[in-house]
Amino acid sequence: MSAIPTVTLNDGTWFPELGLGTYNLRGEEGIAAMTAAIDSGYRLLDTAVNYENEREVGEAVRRSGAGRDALRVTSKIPGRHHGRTEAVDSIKGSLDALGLDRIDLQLIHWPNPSVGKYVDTWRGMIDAREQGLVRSIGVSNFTEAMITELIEETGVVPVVNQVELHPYFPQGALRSFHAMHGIRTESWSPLARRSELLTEQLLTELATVYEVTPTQIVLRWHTQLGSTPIPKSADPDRQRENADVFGFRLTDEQVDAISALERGRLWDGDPLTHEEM
Ligand SMILES: NC(=O)C1=CN([C@@H]2O[C@H](COP(=O)(O)OP(=O)(O)OC[C@H]3O[C@@H](n4cnc5c(N)ncnc54)[C@H](OP(=O)(O)O)[C@@H]3O)[C@@H](O)[C@H]2O)C=CC1
Ligand SMILES: O=C(O)C(=O)[C@@H](O)[C@H](O)C(=O)CO
Repeated sequence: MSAIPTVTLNDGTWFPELGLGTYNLRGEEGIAAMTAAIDSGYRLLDTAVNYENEREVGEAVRRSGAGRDALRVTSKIPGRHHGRTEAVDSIKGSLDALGLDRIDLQLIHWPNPSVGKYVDTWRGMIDAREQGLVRSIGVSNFTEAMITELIEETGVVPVVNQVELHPYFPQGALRSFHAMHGIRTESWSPLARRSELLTEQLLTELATVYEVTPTQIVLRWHTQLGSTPIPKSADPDRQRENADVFGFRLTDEQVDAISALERGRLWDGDPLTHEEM
């Protein structure tokens, strides 16, 4: 497997074109899964306070042979920690749990619009960046209007917006908005949580053409859209399969055909109405 390529974010830092989701990877088994991923070439680990596995992520970073500076660790501020000072305290809590002295990319996990504190939370993230607690700051599950509000209120553009994105929900309009502002798109549930997506005829046919798996076709589609997918797998073989997607290239027509599988969100994760604390 060749190395996972990187891109440069709008604050000048590097960011992998593909990473590892860690939702539900916990305990010794979780640490072993994450360490295996790093040892096979993953350089981006995606966690959150609400995954209750920051300790395991930090342990995997320490146990792996990659070295801290070769890795990018993302964490996320939960809804119950929204607010300017609360955000800084939340990040300090994450650093304690991770056992690390900085977080590479900090995100606001969900905007929780009815609470009305995401702009204050963003100000706290800017404070944390100035204090050197985090290197880069971004958001997750933010709409175009919410990001515009952050930029107008603070002048600081998020480096990343991590959103639901897979062939059933390709997020065309939001991706265009990100591109206009130099925001990197990051895809959560990039495999649609292994739903019936992976047996779609188009994907199995393309897999035959390129002599890869349907999963690899989907992940290559993400990277060609200019989004960083973070597939979760606990299994080292599937982790290697998921990261080994840079040795072939889909045509533009094939990318468009996969995007045409669009049918909607996996569950009711609309950030205008879905809120998580
Ligand atoms: N910001 C947000 O609000 C959200 C962020 N996320 C992040 O995104 C990450 C990924 O999303 P997630 O919801 O986990 O879903 P994914 O789309 O990554 O799917 C994960 C599922 O696919 C299976 N799988 C992985 N690789 C393969 C393969 N090659 N062949 C067959 N099955 C495979 C996994 O099983 P197995 O482990 O057995 O391989 C698991 O059941 C999360 O872990 C989390 O970090 C997720 C949801 C919301
Ligand atoms: O995985 C995440 O980051 C989430 O936000 C999850 O809680 C997600 O919302 C979910 O799995 C809900 O079923």
